[in-house]
Amino acid sequence: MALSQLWFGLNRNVGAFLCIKPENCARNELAQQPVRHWHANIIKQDYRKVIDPKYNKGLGFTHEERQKLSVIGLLPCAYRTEAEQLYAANVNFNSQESNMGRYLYLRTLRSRQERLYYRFVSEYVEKVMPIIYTPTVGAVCQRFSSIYSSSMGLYVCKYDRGNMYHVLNNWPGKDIRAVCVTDGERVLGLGDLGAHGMGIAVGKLDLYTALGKIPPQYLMPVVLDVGTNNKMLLADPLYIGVREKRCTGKEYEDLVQEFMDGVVSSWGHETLIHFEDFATPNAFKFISKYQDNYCYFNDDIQGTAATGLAGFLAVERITKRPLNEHLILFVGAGSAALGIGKLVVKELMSRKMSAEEAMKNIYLMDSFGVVTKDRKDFILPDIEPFAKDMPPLTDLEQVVKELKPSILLGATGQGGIFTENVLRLMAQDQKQPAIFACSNPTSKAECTAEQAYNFTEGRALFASGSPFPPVLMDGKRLTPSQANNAFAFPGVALGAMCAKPHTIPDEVYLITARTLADYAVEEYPDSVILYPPVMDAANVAFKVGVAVAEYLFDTGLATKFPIPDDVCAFVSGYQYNTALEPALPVTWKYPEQPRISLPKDDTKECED
Ligand SMILES: O=C([O-])CC(=O)C(=O)O
Ligand SMILES: [Mg+2]
Repeated sequence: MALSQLWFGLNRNVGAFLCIKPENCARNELAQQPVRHWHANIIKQDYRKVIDPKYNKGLGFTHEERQKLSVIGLLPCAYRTEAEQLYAANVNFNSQESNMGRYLYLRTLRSRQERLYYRFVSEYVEKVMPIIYTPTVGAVCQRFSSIYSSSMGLYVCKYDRGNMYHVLNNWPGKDIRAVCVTDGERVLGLGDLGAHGMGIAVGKLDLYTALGKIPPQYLMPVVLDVGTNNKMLLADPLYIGVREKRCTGKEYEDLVQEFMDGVVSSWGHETLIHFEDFATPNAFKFISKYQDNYCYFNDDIQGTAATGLAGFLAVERITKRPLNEHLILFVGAGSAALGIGKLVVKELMSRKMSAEEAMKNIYLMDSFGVVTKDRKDFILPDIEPFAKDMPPLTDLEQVVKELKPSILLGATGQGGIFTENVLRLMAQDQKQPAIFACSNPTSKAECTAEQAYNFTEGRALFASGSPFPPVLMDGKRLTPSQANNAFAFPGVALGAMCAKPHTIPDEVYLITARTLADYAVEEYPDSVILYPPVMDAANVAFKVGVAVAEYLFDTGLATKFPIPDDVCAFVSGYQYNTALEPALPVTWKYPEQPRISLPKDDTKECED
């Protein structure tokens, strides 16, 4: 093996610092081939620990550790403290010229020093989250084939049918407790990206660890590669996925079923299976098929629902007007809008309202106009209960003029659809119009923060799926909130992974929404923010995790026994510690055993 291959894993920025003293080589033949012998020795012994990103500390190895690991010389003599390593990572991150460059730098860091990577992400969450997650991850997914360099996750393709168990178990992690799977059919608001969906599965699980502090070795990102209908990808000579149109119908559903069963038989029924960015009809179909039979979670419907409802609870608090008295207009009738709409109904029903009363003020609008009772065909059965008895209205401005919504939520994937006129109309009728521009990434947002504030005289309560910077207006700094399911899924996953339920009921998402809304009230009592700032997202995840775990233990849904006395301490004990640990940690010691003096042996000769 070439020497370069060896130190490459240690720290790709360094060269070799090898000095073999002849006296270290006991025998002549070793002296003739010192380098080869030394390597073989290292690989057999501790070297694997050093090149494994889980253990690698780069320049953070102390001299003593380097001696134990036999890597003296493979690193320059400098030792860096944790703070210095973080500083170095920050310098490298900042020196990249583009967000894509920053993303690629961080991937390299992760593949080299996992703990340092998560430490860096946690420490600089505000600037790093938009890179490893929305919005930059959207650009990453679009270009995934051309930037592909290593697997990052597991690719299960339609030709793996019949061999699912085998393929799943090729994943190097043996104790998998959560899987984030996508078929890439609707990645963010970017449409069908086929196997490029791996980028979003990886991004979501990165936040499991960065925000939920869930140990990364329990996590597995998966793409179910069933082909793509994206003509550009099909024609791209570098496309990494199955170069065929998507398979559908029975063939598709049987593959998904085999995947579900493969996960359960590999890692148990309590393995959390997180579905991400499936097309809306499939997403709803799989919820009804799997929610009551698997530890199943759909982020775009259920995670987004919890986030959306939390925002509405904040609007209720800030405007001092009960939620059922708000008129809510959802523009877009896909996973996000329907998920939130249905959870709002659940929340209102928990306040002793009938389903009909709860739905009275919730309107859905899609590309055909407001959903009304005279529609012949509902693309999804979940839409029908929201249909209203009213004449058809197709133009958004007209709809806002007529209905006078106090909460306007866009989940359309159509950037800029909340025009100046729409926003001005909202401000005309409402003192504090609530505007949610939920589509991702930034280019798909229904309006920008600047537009929302400018066209409402700064009165809008604004939140968006992708982050926007604060806006200065008349000397006032207006800070938009981020309405992203990143405030929900890391906590839901943490709670579920701790309590190990076999199913996750809808109540969990109500609890998540209330916990998230309460967090903002507790921490920012006098503020008009709809969501806490992103720098609090890890604290939110912990609170949500504890609340979810408590609910699962209290209702007997948890399979984790014994039930912990202190759920908060239990959840905290489950979490990942990003502090750099010793390479060869001494976790316990044996006490010195009492010594018994040896019996005297005077015999000098053998007796016959
Ligand atoms: O990934 C995000 O930022 C939020 C989300 O689930 C989506 O837009 O599909
Ligand atoms: Mg999504």
